[in-house]
Amino acid sequence: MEMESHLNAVQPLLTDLYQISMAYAYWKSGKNQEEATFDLFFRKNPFGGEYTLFAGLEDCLKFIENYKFHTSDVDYLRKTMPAYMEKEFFDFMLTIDMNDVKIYAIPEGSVVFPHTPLLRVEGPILKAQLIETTLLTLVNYASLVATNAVRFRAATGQNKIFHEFGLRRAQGPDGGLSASKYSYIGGFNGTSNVLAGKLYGIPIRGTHAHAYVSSYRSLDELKFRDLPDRISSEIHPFSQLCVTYLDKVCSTLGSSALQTHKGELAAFISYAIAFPSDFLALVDTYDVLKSGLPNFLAVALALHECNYKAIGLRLDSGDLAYLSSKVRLIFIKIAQNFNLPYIEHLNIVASNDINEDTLNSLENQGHSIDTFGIGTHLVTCQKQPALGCVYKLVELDSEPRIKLSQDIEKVTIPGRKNLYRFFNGNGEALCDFMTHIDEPAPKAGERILCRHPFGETKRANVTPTSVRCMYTLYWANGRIQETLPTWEEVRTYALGQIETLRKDHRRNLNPTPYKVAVSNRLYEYLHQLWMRSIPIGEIS
Ligand SMILES: Nc1ncnc2c1ncn2[C@@H]1O[C@H](COP(=O)(O)OP(=O)(O)OP(=O)(O)O)[C@@H](O)[C@H]1O
Ligand SMILES: O=P(O)(O)OC[C@H]1O[C@H](OP(=O)(O)OP(=O)(O)O)[C@H](O)[C@@H]1O
Ligand SMILES: O=C(O)c1cccnc1
Ligand SMILES: [Mg+2]
Repeated sequence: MEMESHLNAVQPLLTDLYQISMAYAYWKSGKNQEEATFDLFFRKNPFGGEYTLFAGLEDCLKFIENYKFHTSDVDYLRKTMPAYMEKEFFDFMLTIDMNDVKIYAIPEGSVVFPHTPLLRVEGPILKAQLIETTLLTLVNYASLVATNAVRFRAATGQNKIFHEFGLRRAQGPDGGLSASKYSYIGGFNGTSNVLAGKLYGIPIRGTHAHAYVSSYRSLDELKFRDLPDRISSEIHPFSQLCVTYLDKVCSTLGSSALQTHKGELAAFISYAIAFPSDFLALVDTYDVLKSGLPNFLAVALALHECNYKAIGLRLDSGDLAYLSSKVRLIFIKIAQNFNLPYIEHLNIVASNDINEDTLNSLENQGHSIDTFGIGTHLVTCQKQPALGCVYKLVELDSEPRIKLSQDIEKVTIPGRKNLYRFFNGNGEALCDFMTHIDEPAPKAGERILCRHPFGETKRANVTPTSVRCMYTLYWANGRIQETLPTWEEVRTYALGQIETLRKDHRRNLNPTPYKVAVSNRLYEYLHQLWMRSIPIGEIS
């Protein structure tokens, strides 16, 4: 993907001190060249769901490609780490690159599930260890916010528009940029974040704030009142037209033009003169139904007379189901009375602390919102603020490594593994299937025993119509091995990926868990190693 990186902070020192401490200890103990395999995976899907959208891969690859300690980095470490550390280690640090590391990964934008490695990193242990934290920070938030975006969109169906408005509430500037970037692949249509638009080619979208409305107190403050016709360029007395239409709108609606705020009308008029082809007004500064809506309609009808079409309005408070439905009914009425059918379909944008539950509730209640502007809950992932990806050693010098835990879910699946996805004839994903690296690939049309990695009694035979190998070798021999897709391609791929999931895995309430299985051989391998690794206790 050709894009300037915002990730200037992503550099080798953006890591936890313990990675560098371990690098020194591996080096000092002559272990640094041992060939390690690490798996990067999570154990639980976020937001109480049963799927996750994998994101952050391109950033990981760019980080690996540019991996280099600079002199100032190493000088800093020399000064701050214990003085008795051998000087040669710091000289060695300046030579570290990732040329003898390999990274296999699932393509960015794929739906992924617990326990399956998203990245498999192979290489000298010192190097493969050094990159743990940075890879995790690049994948965790990206995947979390992309998944959040998918879920927000899933609440309403595909025909609604979603704009990300979260920069002001994000976890700092980088959090804001990442939120804009990754909510786009999760299915958002645009962002208000202008730098994200420039860096990633995401459509930039937006309306205006309450301040613009309250910056006018009356029509007298208007400095410009005319608008040239879009077609003929004839000058129209635009503000007068708006005032005339306001009376007509109010008499159609049976309300009084006196009740509308004239500062608000002046703001709408000046905004329409500035953006005659893109007029979208925020209508809740004073009173949506009594003031904002009639003022908006007056300006929209005056624009029509100048051969422009208004775009719509934004609601940012109150009962969004009620207000949007009421606004739509009034649009219908005005469309009929003025014989302008498009007025019925003007865009209704809604914002104000919207979260996934609000969206689900709005869908149940019925509403007439076309576009959602979503900030705080999307970017802060308020429902679950972190994804728990981990990075675990699974093999060293061809010997499997296992991390045991009292908590069965925390036991790692040892060894180098392959991952396949099985599909039925409708293209729906049936289950994910992990094998030991030495096993032959499962074949479509074969009956395959799928075992739960930890539950002995849980197993099933599956005959997939098609089988997809989930890993691609993305990094080897010091370069990115694949032509990376454009951001637009990642987005399209991600949207298609969600569609491969059965609806019951996607539903909001009590979704069915998607099965992640291991081969019989991997099951035996895991459990033998597990048994061997647990000391036998003594009862006395
Ligand atoms: N029909 C609805 N069903 C469920 N939730 C809604 C509905 N309409 C709005 N909401 C949500 O209810 C909350 C209402 O916000 P709040 O109580 O702060 O009032 P407000 O209308 O925003 O007032 P203010 O003018 O102070 O911003 C928001 O989080 C909004 O997304
Ligand atoms: O509500 P969010 O999902 O975060 O969406 C972004 C919010 O940011 C803007 O105003 P801001 O919240 O700054 O001021 P307001 O509360 O007065 O609307 C906008 O009007 C939205 O309300
Ligand atoms: O363009 C908007 O309407 C917008 C942008 C950021 C935050 N709230 C609203
Ligand atoms: Mg707000």
